[in-house]
Amino acid sequence: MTVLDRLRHRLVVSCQPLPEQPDDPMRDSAVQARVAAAAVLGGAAGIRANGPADIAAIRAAVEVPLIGLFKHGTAGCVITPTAAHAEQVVDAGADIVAVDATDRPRPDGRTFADTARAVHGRGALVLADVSSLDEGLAAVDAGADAVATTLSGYTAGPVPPGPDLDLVTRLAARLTVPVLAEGRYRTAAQVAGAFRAGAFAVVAGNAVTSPLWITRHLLDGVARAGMGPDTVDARGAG
Ligand SMILES: CC(=O)N[C@H](C=O)[C@@H](O)[C@H](O)[C@H](O)COP(=O)(O)O
Repeated sequence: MTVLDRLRHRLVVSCQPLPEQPDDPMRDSAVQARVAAAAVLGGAAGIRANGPADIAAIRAAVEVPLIGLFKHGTAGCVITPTAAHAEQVVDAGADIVAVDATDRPRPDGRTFADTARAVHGRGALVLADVSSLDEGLAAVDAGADAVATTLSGYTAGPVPPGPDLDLVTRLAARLTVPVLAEGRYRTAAQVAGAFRAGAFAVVAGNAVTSPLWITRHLLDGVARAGMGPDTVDARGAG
């Protein structure tokens, strides 16, 4: 069975500390390796991880297919923006390299196709992270082995609360390569919805792997329900 076949109709768990939280205590490769091992025990068929150190630690801890990326910078084309970043991801042990395939400029002025060639040259596969149908179609022409909806909602304007199931549907209708649903999958209903929309696999991140994000999300929901600490105090409850 190929690496991609092993992900068919399965859940991939993205093990990454929160990028906007430099002091996230989960920012530790040994911790991420444990989180990945727990996710695999829970049924994840693959792991997605950022940076050579985390990728190497996770590679040593689990045997499932590993999607690696290398985030560089904080704005624009961040996910594995150059061939040099991609080569480090493969060398750290990733089977598949996730690469930004939006049309935003890359720090070295080269193209997605250049990175795809470098990844294939090292014997790994390329997952194109896109935000639109057109980017997905262009990425496949440029050599992508699979396409993920990872960047939908992150290239302009406010980030929407839920996943982009419509983009999954449109990509799956047009592409013959696997389409991975990724980005803000938080519930079983959303994951099931992505499979129904034609997803080959679904990637879930913070809702599984980040106690910091899960705690904030839970408390935001309590506040939205009008029962945050201030409201409860004002009611004189408890
Ligand atoms: C936009 C971007 O840079 N996404 C990144 C891609 O690798 C990660 O920061 C996310 O954790 C991952 O996509 C899954 O995240 P969630 O399931 O929590 O949305």
